Amino acid sequence: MRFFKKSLSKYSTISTSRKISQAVPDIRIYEVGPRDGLQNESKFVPTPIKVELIHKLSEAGIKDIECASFVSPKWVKQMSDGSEVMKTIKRVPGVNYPVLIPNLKGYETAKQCNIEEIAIFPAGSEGFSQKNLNCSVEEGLKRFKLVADQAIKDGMRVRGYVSCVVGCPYDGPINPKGIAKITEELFTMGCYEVSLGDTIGVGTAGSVKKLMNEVIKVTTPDKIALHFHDTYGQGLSNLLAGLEFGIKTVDSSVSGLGGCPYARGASGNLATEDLVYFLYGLGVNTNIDLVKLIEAGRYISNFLAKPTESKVNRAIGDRFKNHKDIIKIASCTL
Ligand SMILES: CC(C)(COP(=O)([O-])OP(=O)([O-])OC[C@H]1O[C@@H](n2cnc3c(N)ncnc32)[C@H](O)[C@@H]1OP(=O)([O-])[O-])[C@@H](O)C(=O)NCCC(=O)NCCSC(=O)C[C@@](C)(O)CC(=O)[O-]
Repeated sequence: MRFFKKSLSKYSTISTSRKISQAVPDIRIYEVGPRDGLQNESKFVPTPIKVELIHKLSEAGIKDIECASFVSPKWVKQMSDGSEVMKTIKRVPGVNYPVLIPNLKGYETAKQCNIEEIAIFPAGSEGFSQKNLNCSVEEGLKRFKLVADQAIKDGMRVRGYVSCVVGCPYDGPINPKGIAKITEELFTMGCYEVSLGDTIGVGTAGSVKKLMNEVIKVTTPDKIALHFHDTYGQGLSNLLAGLEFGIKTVDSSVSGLGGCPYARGASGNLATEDLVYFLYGLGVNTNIDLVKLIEAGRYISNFLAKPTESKVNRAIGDRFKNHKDIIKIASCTL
């Protein structure tokens, strides 16, 4: 209880559901469902479904939606319609629609699609770099520097990812010092933020603390985002460990979709519905409408004909039609 009160005062300036409608969110949620969420799906999701999912996410109030990747279609066929997706979506002012870019070829294609932000994604381990990018970590960093240089010259924002920050399906446990070094290199390239990805979801609050202790030697916590896959059910406790360091941005995927075709054991991301409920419970503002978010999760899960991975989505069911009523449960005021 003491910890909970400390958390509230530390992460948020608000503490009641009445105040939650205020404008500025305390934690920025970076939604990866349309990209990380769908890239591992074996059944091809048609472009109009991807576009509708993106629209539903922005209607729910999400301001950062990673929409597509411009990787080789030979490697990830699911993402082969990135150009169509980006050319079709109706952009809402104030919403950021970044895309994932592996090399200059992908960048040149993306550039034709009215892109303002890209994400580059070196691996934190040699084994995963070879499997995911077909090159060493060092070679990957050189390629991504070329992409970042060009994008910055073109006036774009560049976000960096480091994947397998805790464990790698090929190399095992990962030394946090190496992750801090790659993070530093990404900032040197001009990234405005670096997202640390626990790609296979093996992290725990303990390993996240060790990682953060190294990473904050090279940057400040407000420039770090955390990206948890929830394979072992540790996503929210890992996040709490990150919030203790002053993290302000969290990646998540609606309905808990997600995974990487080149990381054995990578399951879905932390579900956005669970994250939003958790944050409202802490009194942290997100400005996201949970009813609409749950609807977006159902929309894509129904299309994929699979149950949602979000526990909040399952628990809420059809019982509540009003966002404020769900917030009351999260805040224990029902
Ligand atoms: C990097 C490469 C391309 C190297 O792959 P490669 O096979 O070494 O590349 P290449 O240059 O030899 O090209 C092979 C073929 O692909 C084409 N090609 C090459 N590039 C592109 C492109 N951009 N767009 C379209 N086509 C492309 C190229 O033109 C050629 O076509 P061909 O001449 O044989 O007809 C490949 O390994 C690749 O695409 N990898 C990406 C795999 C991927 O998307 N994985 C999932 C990302 S998720 C992740 O990494 C983790 C993250 C970020 O989510 C964080 C977390 O969860 O923790």
